[in-house]
Amino acid sequence: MTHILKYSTTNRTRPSLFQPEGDMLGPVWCGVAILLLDWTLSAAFWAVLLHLGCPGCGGLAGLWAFGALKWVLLEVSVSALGAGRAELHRFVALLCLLRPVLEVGRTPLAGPPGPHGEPGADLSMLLLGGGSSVFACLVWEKLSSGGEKKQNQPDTKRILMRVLTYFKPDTLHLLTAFTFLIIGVICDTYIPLYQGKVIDQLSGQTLHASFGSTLGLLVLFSVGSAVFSGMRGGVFMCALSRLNRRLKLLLFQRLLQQEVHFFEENNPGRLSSRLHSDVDRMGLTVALNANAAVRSSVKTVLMLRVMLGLSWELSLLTCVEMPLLAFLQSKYISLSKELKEQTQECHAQLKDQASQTIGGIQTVRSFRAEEGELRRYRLALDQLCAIKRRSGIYSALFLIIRRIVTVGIKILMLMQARSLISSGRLTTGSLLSFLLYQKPMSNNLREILYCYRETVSTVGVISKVLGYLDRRPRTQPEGDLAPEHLEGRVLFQNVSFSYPSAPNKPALKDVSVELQPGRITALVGPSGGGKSSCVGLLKRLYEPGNGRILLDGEPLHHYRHKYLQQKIALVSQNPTLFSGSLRSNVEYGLPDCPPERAVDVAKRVNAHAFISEMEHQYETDIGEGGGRLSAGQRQSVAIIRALVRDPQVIVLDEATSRLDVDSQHAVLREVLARGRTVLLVTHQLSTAERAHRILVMEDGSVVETGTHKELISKKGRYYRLSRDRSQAAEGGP
Ligand SMILES: Nc1ncnc2c1ncn2[C@@H]1O[C@H](COP(=O)(O)OP(=O)(O)OP(=O)(O)O)[C@@H](O)[C@H]1O
Repeated sequence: MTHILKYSTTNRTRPSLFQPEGDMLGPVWCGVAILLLDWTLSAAFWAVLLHLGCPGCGGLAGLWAFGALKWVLLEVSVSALGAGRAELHRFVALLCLLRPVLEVGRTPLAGPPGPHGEPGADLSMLLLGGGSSVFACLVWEKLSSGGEKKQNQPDTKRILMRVLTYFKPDTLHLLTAFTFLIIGVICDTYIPLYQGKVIDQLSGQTLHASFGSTLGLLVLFSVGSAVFSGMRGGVFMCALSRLNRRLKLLLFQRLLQQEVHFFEENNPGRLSSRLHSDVDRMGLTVALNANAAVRSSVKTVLMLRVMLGLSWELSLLTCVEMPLLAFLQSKYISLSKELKEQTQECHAQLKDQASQTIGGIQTVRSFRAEEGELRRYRLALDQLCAIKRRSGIYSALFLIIRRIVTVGIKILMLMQARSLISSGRLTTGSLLSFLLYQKPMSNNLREILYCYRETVSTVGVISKVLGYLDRRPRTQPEGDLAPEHLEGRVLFQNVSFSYPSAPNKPALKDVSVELQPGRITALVGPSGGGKSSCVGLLKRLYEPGNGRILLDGEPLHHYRHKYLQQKIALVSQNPTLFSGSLRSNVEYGLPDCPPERAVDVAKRVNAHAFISEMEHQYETDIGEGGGRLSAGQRQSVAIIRALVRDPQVIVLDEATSRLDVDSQHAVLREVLARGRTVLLVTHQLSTAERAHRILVMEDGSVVETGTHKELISKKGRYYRLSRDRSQAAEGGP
């Protein structure tokens, strides 16, 4: 434990490369001192060679020997300065070994050095070696400190690997795409090289004999690059669209399985956005970034190989430019990342607001709230514009600085190229090839960095989508009871319940109620008394906290889910209807319903008359949400829809409130037929009067039970309710 604490403390207080530490010299000043010492040693080495009259430094062996000697001397100096820091040791190693390692890599590619190629006193190499070492060191230290931070972040690697598993069915597509990608990249890499060769041959710097074959190869690589890149794109897109289809289907299926509370907690607009934009983004980011990262990495390695062969000095300058640009890019990306998240949030807000306003247009209009809604929408749009403006400014600044760096390095390169051409170590064609490689090379590195950042920034979105995919509905698993005969006796046994969003506020307290077949039981009482909560539990939209609900003596969760849906029907005051024909709404979810059944039920509940008067009768399009029907007609359609399923228990939650009296009678007659159990939830005591038994609910408990007559004569809560209602109807106090 103690050593763990010690370790973490050491890690936390680990100073940066630029931070002075205690009484030691600051590491930056140590670095500068080491650099100066390195140059002094190199100058001394060349001076000795000059003094001894040696033509070179002894080839690779001499270079390695000098590097090793310098390493020892610099290490001794670092210790003498009292700066025994790991970063400085890495810097010293890089400074001493960079040149010999580069020479080892360069010699097999470019052949043994000519009279001018002997590694020796080269001022540009000295400056470049020092510069590259400093840059490499800074990049490395930056990356490694970034790596430490990432350990605390959500498991990015695991999440990305999980997304890749969804690609499994498309393995063949992906293998094909990656094969095309690699062939395309190889062809792409050799185009600039052969362009340079053609130019050299045209300008007479190399032999004309092979001009035909060089041109042929150039054409072959160009065509190959176009063909394979195109095919790679096509196959990737195909795999991506298959992945999107699979993921969306899976997510939609999971969402449909969730319990009602989940939809109360999660805004429908956000869920729809997860289903569409987030799944699209998830697939696109992972697939396209994997594609781009592989393409750029392969390209970088191949290009670096060719560029080193053309000129290692120019390659080194390119290597200085790239980390600098990468650093700028990474700064720009981290600045714009926050803005991007804010933009997404704004877009989601705008979408939500528009859909809520349009969806609730009747409420908006009835409260004359159009102006207010417009103002809210304008404010959200203004916020979005401000974010976009800031993002534009960052982008402009980044482009300007990047251009200045690129131009500066280009000038340095041209100066170096001039000296190489004049010394005969580089041809004009090779220079052209090199320049043609240089831009894509930095683009590649930028792309790799961008892909990495983009993928990491999408991890949040991906983990949310995966969270929904993994979410198990919080309901009891369904049972397997599905008896052919169901009596329909319902028993609430000491049921207590609180909504998940308000766990400390009981909606039902120890409710015990029996609903008998062939009888109507009415639930009445003031608003918030707990009537709808009883209905929700009976329909298994929620699970009781305590107690049980039995159907024919068996707990509800012992029955099959589909069986219960069919046997217990609920019709509410404002039923949900879908756009489409009246028949499709009535037969919703019943693919094998005989057409005459709807007509039959409609006749019995007094609805056939109004349906027959419609232009297309049962095939009439009732519009979005049944908008082309009156409120009473919508209730009739919902009652027919419930009855065609022939349920044994039927719950009418203010379901006949908009029907005329004759229709209400017809509905009650019909629902009671075949000995059905009927639960009537109503505020209209005139409707409750017809029930065989009335339960008065208040504050989550049943406070009175009896028939209308019994309750009136009791002069209790029901009596007061009934008196208040009649006084209100008469306009009394
Ligand atoms: N989705 C919900 N989340 C949290 N609490 C709820 C929810 N629905 C209802 N409640 C609370 O539960 C209690 C009982 O509400 P319930 O809807 O069952 O009453 P009700 O008798 O049906 O009322 P009404 O006659 O107005 O429909 C109330 O205090 C209510 O605020």
